Amino acid sequence: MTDALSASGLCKRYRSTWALRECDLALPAGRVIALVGPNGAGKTTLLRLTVGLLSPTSGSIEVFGSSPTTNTPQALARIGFLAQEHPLYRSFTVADLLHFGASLNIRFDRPLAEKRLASLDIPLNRKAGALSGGQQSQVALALALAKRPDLLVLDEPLSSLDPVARREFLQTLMGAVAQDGITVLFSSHVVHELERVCDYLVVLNNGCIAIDDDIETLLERHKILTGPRSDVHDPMLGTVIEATHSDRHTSLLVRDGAAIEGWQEQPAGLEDVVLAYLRGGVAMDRTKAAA
Ligand SMILES: Nc1ncnc2c1ncn2[C@@H]1O[C@H](COP(=O)(O)OP(=O)(O)OP(=O)(O)O)[C@@H](O)[C@H]1O
Repeated sequence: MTDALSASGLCKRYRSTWALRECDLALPAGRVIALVGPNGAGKTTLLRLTVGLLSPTSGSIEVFGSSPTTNTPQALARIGFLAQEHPLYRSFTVADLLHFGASLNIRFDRPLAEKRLASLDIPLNRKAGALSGGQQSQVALALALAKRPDLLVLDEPLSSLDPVARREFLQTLMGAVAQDGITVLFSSHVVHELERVCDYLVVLNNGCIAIDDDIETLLERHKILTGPRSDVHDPMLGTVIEATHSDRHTSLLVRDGAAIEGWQEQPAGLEDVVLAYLRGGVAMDRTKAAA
C-alpha cells in the first residue's frame, strides 16, 4: 500500500534558519497521526510542505506517491488542510462559506457539512464572526471534511479550544475517521490527550525526526526500570533513553530492555516516552516494525 506521506532527506531552510534537517518519514495511510514537538521544532513547516504551500530546500516529500506541489485539481482534492489560525471570512454566514467551499472544491460534499453543523446546533445563517471560537473551529473542520480528503492535515487544531470544545472537536474528527477511513495528520503540544485519539506518532525535535512509530509498538518497546542507585551500562538494559537518580535509587526509561533481577519494571506512558526523547535529544532507531 502506498504511504500517505513519505519523505527522504527532507530539508527546509528559511534564510539562515534550518527548520527541517534530513527528515526521512514513511507514514502509513488510514491512521491518525500526531505530530509533536516543542516550539520551533518544525511542525508547521512539515505540515506546509505536506500540503504544498512550501517547497523543500532539498530532499523530497510525497503524498500518496505524488509531489504535493503538483497542484492538479485531483491532487489538491485529496488533501484537506486546517491552518493554525483557521481563518474564516468573519462577515460571511456559515451558508456563504459552504457555498464558497462547494464552488472551489471538486469533491465538496455540502449535505455532509450541513448535517455535521446541524448536529452541533450551528446555525447556517449566523455570521462566522459571531460564532464562538469552538464553533468556528467546528465550521472550519466541517468545511475541511466536506472536501472528502484522503489526507486531512490539521495544524494545532486544539490549541485555542477549552476542554469541552476540544472533546467535541475530537469526537467530530474521530467520527469522520471511522466513517470515511481518512488519514489524519495533526500537530499538537498536548501529548496526554493524543493517546485516546491517535495510533501513530511523529516527534520532531530541533528540525529532526526523534520518533516515527506506531504508538502501540512504541509503548511495547519502552519501559521504566527502577533499581538500586547505579551507573548502569548493562547491555541487558537495552538502550537507556533517560536516567534519573535519587540518593538510593536509579530510574531508567529504556528501549528494548530485558527483565533484570533486582529491578522493578513499569510500563512507560506516552508522555514519559516523548519527554525522555525530547530531553535527551535522541532519535528512535529505524527498526520500527522489527520489535
Ligand atoms: N517564514 C519564516 N521565516 C524565517 N524563519 C521561519 C519562518 N517560519 C518558521 N521559521 C523558523 O523555522 C523554525 C521552525 O518553525 P515552525 O513554525 O515550523 O515550528 P513549529 O514546531 O510549528 O513551532 P510552534 O510550535 O511554535 O508553532 C523556527 O526556528 C522558526 O523560527
